[in-house]
Amino acid sequence: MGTALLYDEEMTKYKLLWVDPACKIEVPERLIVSYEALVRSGLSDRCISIPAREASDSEILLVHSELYLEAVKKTPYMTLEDLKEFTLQFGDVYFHPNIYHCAKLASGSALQLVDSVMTGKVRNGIALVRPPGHHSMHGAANGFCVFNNVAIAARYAKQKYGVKRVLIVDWDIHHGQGVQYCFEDDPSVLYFSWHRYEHQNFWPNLRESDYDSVGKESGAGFNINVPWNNVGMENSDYLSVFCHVLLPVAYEFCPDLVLVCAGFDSAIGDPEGEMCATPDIFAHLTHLLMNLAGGKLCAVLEGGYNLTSLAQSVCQTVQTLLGDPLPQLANLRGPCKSAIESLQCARSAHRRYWSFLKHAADPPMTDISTKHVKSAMEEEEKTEMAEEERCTEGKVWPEPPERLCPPVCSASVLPDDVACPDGLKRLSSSKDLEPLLVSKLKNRFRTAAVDGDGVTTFSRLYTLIEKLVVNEIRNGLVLVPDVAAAMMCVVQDLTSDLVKRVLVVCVGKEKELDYITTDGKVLVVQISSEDSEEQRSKYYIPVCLKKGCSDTSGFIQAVLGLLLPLGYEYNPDLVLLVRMPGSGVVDSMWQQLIGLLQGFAKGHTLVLMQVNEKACMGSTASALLGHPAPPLQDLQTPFPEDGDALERLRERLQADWKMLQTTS
Ligand SMILES: CC(O)(O)NCCCCNCCCN
Ligand SMILES: [Zn+2]
Repeated sequence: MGTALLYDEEMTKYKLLWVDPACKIEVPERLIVSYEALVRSGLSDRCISIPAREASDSEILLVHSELYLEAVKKTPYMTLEDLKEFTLQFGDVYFHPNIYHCAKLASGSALQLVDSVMTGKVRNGIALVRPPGHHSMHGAANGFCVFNNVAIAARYAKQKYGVKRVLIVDWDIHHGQGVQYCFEDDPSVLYFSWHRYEHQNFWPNLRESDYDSVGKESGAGFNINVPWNNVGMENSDYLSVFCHVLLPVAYEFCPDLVLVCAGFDSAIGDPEGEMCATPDIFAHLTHLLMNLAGGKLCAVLEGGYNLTSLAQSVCQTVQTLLGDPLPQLANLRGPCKSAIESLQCARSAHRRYWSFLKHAADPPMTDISTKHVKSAMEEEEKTEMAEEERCTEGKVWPEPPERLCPPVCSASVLPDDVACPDGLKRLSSSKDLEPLLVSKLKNRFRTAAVDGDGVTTFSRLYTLIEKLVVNEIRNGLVLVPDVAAAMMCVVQDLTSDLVKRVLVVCVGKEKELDYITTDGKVLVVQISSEDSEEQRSKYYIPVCLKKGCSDTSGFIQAVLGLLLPLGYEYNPDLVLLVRMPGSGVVDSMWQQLIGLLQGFAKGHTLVLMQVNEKACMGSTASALLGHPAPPLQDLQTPFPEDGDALERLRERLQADWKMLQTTS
């Protein structure tokens, strides 16, 4: 299934007609450069173009009052003076004779997108719209927004398709207070927003934008605010919040639909955000949401005022929606102190509502909420981040790297008598192994594992790896007689200098994992039921699940809160996913793991499985081909020991691995 793209140039046909410094950044060019970048890059041709439409009155009334709608209806007939007058009653927004029409098209586009996804016409999609929506409220326009496009879409999805749970992720750099007000008492809509806050000193300066606004009444726990109290936040800060706050809750919430308030003013260069995250971060933020709700994801444009980073960020988002390989994110050095404080506050505020956050630490000593007056230390810290360090318009950043699709997506190396799963390309060619390597293989394993066809298997395995690292093939599945032996070979014989780092993810109880480099060329994360003895090195991290890999709750927690942050920091060139026989990992979890691991190494994942486990080749192939993983249904409360052990493991490792930090 494809990716929908909604765009109508009519929505470029309104603009600010008078002088207002607060509104001058919201210009038609925002939409034009975004769409043109998609056209120029060839991405628009790969999308399924869906026409915009006007939202009807009843659809707009899902969120807004009749009084407000009737008032806005009058604006097309207003004189310039009337428009100015009318605008004065709202904050940081402007009206125009054509903005009502455009606002209906913006909301209608979001609804068209929901229809396309919910009817299965497409898997996911993006609506390039203006005016944006997330600040507008029941009876008021605000922050360049007239109708709350995403809030209307959420209500529409529930009403028309009986969607039970909607996740709204708002990565715009402003707090979508309009969305928060809409759903704060509604447990069927989980609203997550991060936003520049600076202890309530940043627009819209609301006390209720802080982390302690967790929702009300039955909606308590279903509103998550992560305030950024400093500017200059980077990729590490964003990924940490996804791994340690949003994703655990999102997986536990198990939404039927994901809506994204896709504002790109959180990207580097934006005059509003003054952040430093690069456009390719949105490739990963999108990817990390794409295995929720069976891949049903609707992104709706909100803000984004630097025309360069906006266009790049939109392209990064669309390319991921289309399933292209992800760019590697280099040198993630962990969240900054301020981000850790915000992270810790949000986690502790929600630990009573979400079992996946149950073991979150207490809030930091330095209470960062607005009550807290800026201390001399903070003032000093702010001057530390001198003007020039801050990310302003003048900031430059590298073009996002090209994300080339390999000619072959998924290859397989299988015994001749095993049928190749649909969609996979069987690799039969293999270069002859040097005799030296053959003899090494033979005398390393006296077992039959490396008899005649065993050598063939290994030579094909090495061939496959070579094709992965030169991006001829994206990922692969290999069936071997003995996975432990095969893993040793791959890890030890990886001579290719194209592979500087290999992330080995071992699922299931270990046999002998005696081969662990300490030079950092290999990072092994082992998830099993074995009560691991003391962790052997920075590069061998055993995660113990009391009830073993069949405990999906514990497993997904370990993946989100440990494996993902580690993987991002380690930044491997190859991922080796080893399924030990008898691991008991649940199929949907296995597919989720493969899906999430695609975020590393440009998707170069090599799955090693034992021949006698060929029954799960189909689901492995499906995940390797990029099909969304099935949702993890009715997750049990994680085993307390496991949750607690994971927290302690993170605390122990965070000295070596900065991305594991969740406490200041
Ligand atoms: C959709 C959105 O979230 O990007 N709207 C942002 C509104 C910002 C209002 N304040 C502007 C002050 C100018 N420096
Ligand atoms: Zn914004």
